[in-house]
Amino acid sequence: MKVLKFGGKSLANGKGLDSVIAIIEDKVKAKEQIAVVVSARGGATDELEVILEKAVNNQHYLDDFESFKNYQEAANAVVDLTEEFKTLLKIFEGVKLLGDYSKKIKDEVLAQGELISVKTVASLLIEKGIKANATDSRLLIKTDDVFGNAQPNTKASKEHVVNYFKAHNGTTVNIVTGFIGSNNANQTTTLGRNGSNYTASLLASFLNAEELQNYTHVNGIYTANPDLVADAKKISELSFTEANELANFGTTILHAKTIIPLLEKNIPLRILNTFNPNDHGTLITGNSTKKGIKSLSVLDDVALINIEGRGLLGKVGVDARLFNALSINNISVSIVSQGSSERGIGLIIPLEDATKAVIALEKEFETDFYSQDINKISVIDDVSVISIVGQSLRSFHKPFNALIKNQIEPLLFNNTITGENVSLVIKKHQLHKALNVIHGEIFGISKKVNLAIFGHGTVGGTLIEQIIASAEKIEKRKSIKLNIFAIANSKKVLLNKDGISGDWKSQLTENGKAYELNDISNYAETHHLENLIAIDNTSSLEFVSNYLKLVEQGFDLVSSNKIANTIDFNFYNELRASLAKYNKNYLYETNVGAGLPLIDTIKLLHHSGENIVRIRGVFSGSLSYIFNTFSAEEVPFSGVLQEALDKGYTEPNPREDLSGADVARKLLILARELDLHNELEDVNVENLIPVGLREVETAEFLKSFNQLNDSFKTTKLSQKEGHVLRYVGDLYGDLSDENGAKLDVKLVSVPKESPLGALKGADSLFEIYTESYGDQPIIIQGAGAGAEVTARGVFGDILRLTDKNN
Ligand SMILES: NC(=O)C1=CN([C@@H]2O[C@H](COP(=O)(O)OP(=O)(O)OC[C@H]3O[C@@H](n4cnc5c(N)ncnc54)[C@H](OP(=O)(O)O)[C@@H]3O)[C@@H](O)[C@H]2O)C=CC1
Ligand SMILES: N[C@@H](CC=O)C(=O)O
Repeated sequence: MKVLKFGGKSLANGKGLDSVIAIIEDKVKAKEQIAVVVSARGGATDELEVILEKAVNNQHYLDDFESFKNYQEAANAVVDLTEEFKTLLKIFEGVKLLGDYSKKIKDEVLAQGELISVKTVASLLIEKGIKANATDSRLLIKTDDVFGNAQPNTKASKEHVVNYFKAHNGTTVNIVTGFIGSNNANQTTTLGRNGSNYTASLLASFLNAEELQNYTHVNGIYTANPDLVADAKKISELSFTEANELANFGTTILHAKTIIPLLEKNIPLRILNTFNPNDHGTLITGNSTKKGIKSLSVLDDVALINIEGRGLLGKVGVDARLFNALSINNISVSIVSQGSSERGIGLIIPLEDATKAVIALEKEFETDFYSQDINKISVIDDVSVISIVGQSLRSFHKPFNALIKNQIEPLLFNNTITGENVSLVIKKHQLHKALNVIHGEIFGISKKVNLAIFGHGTVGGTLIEQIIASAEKIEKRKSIKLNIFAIANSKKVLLNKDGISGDWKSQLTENGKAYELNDISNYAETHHLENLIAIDNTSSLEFVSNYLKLVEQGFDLVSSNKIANTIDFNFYNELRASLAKYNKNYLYETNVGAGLPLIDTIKLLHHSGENIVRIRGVFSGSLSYIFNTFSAEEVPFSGVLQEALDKGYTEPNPREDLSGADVARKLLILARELDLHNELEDVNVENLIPVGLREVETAEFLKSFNQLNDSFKTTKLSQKEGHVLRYVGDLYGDLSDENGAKLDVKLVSVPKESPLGALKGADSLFEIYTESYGDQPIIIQGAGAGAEVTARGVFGDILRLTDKNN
């Protein structure tokens, strides 16, 4: 025999109830032997509680009662529920008159919900030609006298159940009320919340069922609540021990007491979905799974009680008094944490008991307040507990670090030695985000990194395409899901928490909205987006003023924009201090040499103590292209400049390249990497733009390239034979003195065969001279400009950050 149990949501009018009837019908047709346990239908139990409260408070309850009655009657026109409704009305009237009710009365009221349910289901089955028998479990489950939370007398109950099923089970399906029983005086009792599951498990045990199938409204047990964690995965098999851990920590479809009768008889429990009956659900058996499971469960509706005192250290019996005071008041403690200094004890208790607990503890420790051994008993009531079941401390650093990186600071944490269960107490408003952060870390499969991309021009646009094209591969290879949730230019932002992909340009045109920076962080906050990275692909000074705010709001930064590293040194330091304060990173490898690994190399050499004495080279990809082409071919300078612009090598405004400003910035960035305190004004720059074109509007400059032709032709022709023009940056001088660096940017004529002279295309070349390497510099050479290589470099920084976040 199999025992089937259906919960209230499954039994709701319409699709739910229809599915339940169809499931039972299928089993009967397949000649399966079954017994069915049902809860009260829909929200019946809660509704009856509300009506009871209204009655006791002398409030009008008849409308509520009428709507309860209409709902319960709507499922089946044939069934006669007069007796149950009559009982209810009689009790409510009495309660209203008395202005009071006992737990015994409440049990009688709630029991009617279950009785209505069995009658309805049995009648619907009979209508379908199935022999069904509405069974009142008060005749079967005998309990003690604790109304509201009665304990079954298993011996007597077993006897009743076995005898009853012998008498009534042939070809009839017994539809049994869950949740209710009766005491020796045959008065109605209830088995506490989750009691229907308990009834089903007792029945399965007494009848030696081959399986208990618990039908819910979800496909089984998940690695986390799928309503909160979109990437949660269904667990197909669990052991009873693992299920027990989950049940203790708020997985509401399981309850520890449900599992014990099954465990004793080794009866498998299968969690199934009424609305998707073909899914195999989660099977819970006595066999322990090889890998061990991991799951996140949440305790909500809890409060953190914190007791602090200087005089607690070494004092004997404080904890005993504390627990005694709580126990007298029937307050259960789920988590306890006490540091070795014994100066504070943190306890997690049910939220509803918080005030009672504080009063009880203040009373217990009254004299300790006077002696100042205790100075504070406080309660934080907006907390949640996340338990990572199956998490050993060996690898706990990963989820913990990820929480801190996401600015979620647990208030308390503790673990169990045997259960591999780590629990964290966090602020309630951070619960959703915290679950996603931890889930991504411990399951690896889908650690989500949320990207906000500012600037979608030559570099930014290419980056977006690159990310969209490789996201799937990266997820497979690195278990990292890159989710672009914002794309912005200076005027509009396109937001999508589930990830922008495909035709982002037209989406931006159609759905982009005017924005302020806070709109983006608010959006991330509202949608609990974790692992935030802001990517600056603008060339804007104005945008750089957002960096500090972004860091404060929890974003790591990646930037191709050089401005932040080249405005005044105070800002440079302030930004780094803020990054350290908020535990954030800022990567900008593309600031010098586009996609070339230059900044990383220089940092590594410098931090390892290698003395860098000079850095020299062609720092600008666009000027490299311009002078390589101009020196090698008989072409006008204006034509080559236009080509560099069209190929995306130049700055958005090419005057930045020709004026030497861009190379000057790169030199300054490298100088600052070497801890030199230089400013942009310290760079001696040879400006290649004729004076007359330096101040004109950009649009006019872009039309005036011809005016550059004559002077560059003269310079080219005035060189020595076999020489070519190169625009070089040079960082030299006494680099051990933080103010001693010399920074030059100038046009030079070099032999064609020299390393600088031999450069091709838009290649940059950096010669790094160090003490150990002597006269032979380390050379880094390669494409130093262009949308593809730069975007790829920015992409590299994003991936580096995702590694750093591990
Ligand atoms: N090209 C290359 O080889 C390399 C470039 N870089 C750097 O890459 C950066 C981008 O260059 P590139 O792609 O050519 O520039 P583009 O001019 O093509 O694109 C700039 C983008 O930034 C947006 N933008 C400007 N101001 C803001 C703002 N305040 N807030 C949000 N968005 C803004 C622009 O939008 P809107 O239309 O609204 O102004 C545009 O979408 C530059 O800093 C450059 O120095 C670095 C290394 C190499
Ligand atoms: N315009 C720049 C682009 C990269 O920084 C250059 O040419 O190097």
